[in-house]
Amino acid sequence: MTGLITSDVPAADKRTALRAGLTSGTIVRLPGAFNPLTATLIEEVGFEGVYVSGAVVSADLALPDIGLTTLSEVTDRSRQIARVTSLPTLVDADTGFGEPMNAARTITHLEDAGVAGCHLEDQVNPKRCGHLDGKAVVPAADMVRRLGAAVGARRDENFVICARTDARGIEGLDAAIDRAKAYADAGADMIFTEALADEAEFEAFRKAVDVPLLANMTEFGKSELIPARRLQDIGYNAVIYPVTTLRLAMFAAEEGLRELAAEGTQAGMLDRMQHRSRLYELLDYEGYNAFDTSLFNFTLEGGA
Ligand SMILES: C[C@](O)(C(=O)O)[C@H](CC(=O)O)C(=O)O
Ligand SMILES: [Mg+2]
Repeated sequence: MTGLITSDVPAADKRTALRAGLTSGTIVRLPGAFNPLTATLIEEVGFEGVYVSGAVVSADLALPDIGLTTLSEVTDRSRQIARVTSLPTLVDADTGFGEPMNAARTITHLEDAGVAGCHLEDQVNPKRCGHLDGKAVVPAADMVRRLGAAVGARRDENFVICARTDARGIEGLDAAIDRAKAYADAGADMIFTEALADEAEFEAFRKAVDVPLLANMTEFGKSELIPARRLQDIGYNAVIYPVTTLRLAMFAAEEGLRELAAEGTQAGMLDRMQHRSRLYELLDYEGYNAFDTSLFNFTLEGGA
């Protein structure tokens, strides 16, 4: 029954795979999964990783992304998602949920949840969406302490700790680059360059910093939407599409609900729905049937 219920790939192997991807020269693409089922789809379509977005975990609970969610909520969702996929899962750990010691605890919880890595950002608590105005960052030295605590708490050296700087929109590009260098020196394995404006800024970052870099291609934000191939050519190592699947699903759900309310039937929209058979394929119904057969269809050898 391997591969049913959960992936049979151990967390340690997923972490190794993520690390290998980050130095492979091929960009690691991580769409956000708004639920575990979406993670199975992300894997089947052929992406290299799954992202758990703080904005999506919040929105899923009908909350704005302003630091209301707790470590327990994020960890539980991350565990549910990570266990169903053989791909590495990268988690948005916001500011680490408090002081440096909280950031340390965050790492241990996420390691135990079987995820491959997470990012911590240099915003103040309570944090804001990185693509909105009005956010603030802590002094670089505070973030270095936050990171130091996180790195020191890691028990699997392959667990990826990514440092996100939100400084571009507040202190400018040069300050963001300086922070990135300090965060790399503090032990960050990768830098998340939040809310850069255009290709030129991504290029400038790549030239200045020599650790793996992650791009955030979120829609309707401050960054130009740059294709994965172009980001790879610039030298970026990973890209997240954090809210894409939720936006697609919610758009379709709203359209369908309005039509259902207006028409009194969903008969006219069946061709815009995932078919029952496709859902069953994703859930591997057949595999579960086979499991039942092997359990109940045995013979008693040599029995009377
Ligand atoms: C990446 C992000 O932190 C997230 O929570 O997914 C968000 C994405 C978004 O709000 O579009 C962010 O960029 O702050
Ligand atoms: Mg976030």
